[in-house]
Amino acid sequence: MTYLLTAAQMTAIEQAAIAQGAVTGSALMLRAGRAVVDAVMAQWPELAAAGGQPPDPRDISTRKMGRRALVLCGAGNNGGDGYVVAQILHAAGWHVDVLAWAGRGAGAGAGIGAEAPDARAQELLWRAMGPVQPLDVAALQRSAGADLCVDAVFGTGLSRPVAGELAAILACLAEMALPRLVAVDLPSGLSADRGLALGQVPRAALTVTFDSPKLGHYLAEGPEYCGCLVVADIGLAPYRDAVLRAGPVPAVTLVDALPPDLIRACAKGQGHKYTHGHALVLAGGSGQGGAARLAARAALRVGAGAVTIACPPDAIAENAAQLDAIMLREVADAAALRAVLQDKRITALCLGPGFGLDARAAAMLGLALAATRPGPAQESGPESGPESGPARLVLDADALTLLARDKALFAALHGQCLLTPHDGEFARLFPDLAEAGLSRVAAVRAAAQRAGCILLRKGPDTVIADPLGGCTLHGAVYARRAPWLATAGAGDVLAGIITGLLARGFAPSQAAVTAAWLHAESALHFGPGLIAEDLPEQLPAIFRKLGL
Ligand SMILES: NC(=O)C1=CN([C@@H]2O[C@H](COP(=O)(O)OP(=O)(O)OC[C@H]3O[C@@H](n4cnc5c(N)ncnc54)[C@H](O)[C@@H]3O)[C@@H](O)[C@H]2O)[C@@H](O)CC1
Ligand SMILES: [K+]
Repeated sequence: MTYLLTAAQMTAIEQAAIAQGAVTGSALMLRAGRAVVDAVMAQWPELAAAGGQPPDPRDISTRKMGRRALVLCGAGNNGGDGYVVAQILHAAGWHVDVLAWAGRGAGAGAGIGAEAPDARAQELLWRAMGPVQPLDVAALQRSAGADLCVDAVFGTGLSRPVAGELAAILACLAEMALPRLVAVDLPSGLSADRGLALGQVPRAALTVTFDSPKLGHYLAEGPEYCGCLVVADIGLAPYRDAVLRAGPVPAVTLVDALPPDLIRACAKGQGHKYTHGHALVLAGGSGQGGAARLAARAALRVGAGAVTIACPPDAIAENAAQLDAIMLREVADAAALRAVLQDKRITALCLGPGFGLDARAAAMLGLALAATRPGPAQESGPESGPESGPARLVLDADALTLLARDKALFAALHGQCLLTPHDGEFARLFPDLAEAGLSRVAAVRAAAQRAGCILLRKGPDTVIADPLGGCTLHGAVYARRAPWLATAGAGDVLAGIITGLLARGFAPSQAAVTAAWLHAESALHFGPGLIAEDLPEQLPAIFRKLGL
């Protein structure tokens, strides 16, 4: 399992290892610096051929002989990692220029840049090999042309927006657009917890982080600035789980691969069609049926035993002309829906795609919420499977707008529901949380708690949270970058996949995680030119690839 850590969690893990006498901060810094150099050489093997004897960095005549590195060090431990990198490259025969931000000691004349003790120790070791020049815009501009630039100005310790001369330095570095810029831990200026640029952030070609990725590598703008992301093991794994278990909220996990238990759950056992659940997708009026049909097709492809579209009388002809395996039923209003839901074989509902926003739609949403509310004896909670409880309810698109408009409808949400807002819908539903300056993770957690059900906030950084704080992130970024997913109807397909999995008996959190992964996987499998109709059609091949 991959965790996405906050800066505080990372520090706590490091402190736990140090407190147990397993390692020193200095040793961790050496491992971190070594990991950066190893990742650089793996990324750009041509640089590994530099070799040769360590040159005298004070001797300008040696500069043209080998590879040149420019190392930019901040005053904290991120800078300390930079000094370690400088030493290793120097020992490997590189000419290394070190520019250091002097922190509080700036202008003091002593020329000592680092404030953190371990970083300062590494700075002094470097000083036995070469000089440290003050980091300023002019020095940075003079140093253009190095084979490699190491950004070790800020890592997880960045605590506020970058201002003043440092902001100018980072802006200058960003403008230089160096082709081989490696960020130590994080591109400087990127917030570790939120993935937001706290100033102008230099875009790295490679970011090397330690132990586990941080939230900022996956959230918001983070991936844009990190380039390739390498996560280096620095020996902290044995301390990680205990620290995270002791935390006030569960750590966020990354869904980069579908976990084995969910792959197994995707397999179909023996049985007749209703053994695998019956999904009911509620559609809107004539001419509005496309979104519901996309959702229904996805629910069927993901393995629901039966899928029915329920639509008003005026949309029957349109839907009938377009459906074969998917069944069709006329449902004029809330009373008709009540009658349909007497059928206990219906195990999941999808309500929202193309549904409409009129009084009929609101009444049907109210009915669906009431009809799926578990009685006290059936209260199963969002983590459990369906057993014989009431149907699960996926609320998407228009249903979310209706919920945002009507407090009574929102108050009727319960643990059988699953909400799938995109950013705009999220802001309509939870305006205070969207504007509170919270991280995406904190906002979705708070929203799930308020709604009392699982909430999946869609995007390249899809965050799924349950009311108890459990949280997973699916990033359609890095190797799973899927820009073609930004296409009309893709969200309807996601709602349909979730509905199909719920109909099959997946617990809501499992359905959300599995669907987010299958959805992106479908886009990756199809590739360029993808439109929403293509997404469900990729599922058979993906299931085969998973060994089902
Ligand atoms: N936590 C760990 O387990 C490890 C951490 N290591 C390194 O240590 C780093 C964290 O070190 P630190 O906590 O010292 O933090 P940083 O080195 O990231 O930054 C801290 C320094 O930046 C200053 N600062 C913060 N925000 C600023 C702003 N907006 N403008 C100007 N100055 C600002 C602080 O006053 C402090 O001097 C990691 O990113 C990583 O590179 C590694 O050495 C290995 C292990
Ligand atoms: K950095």
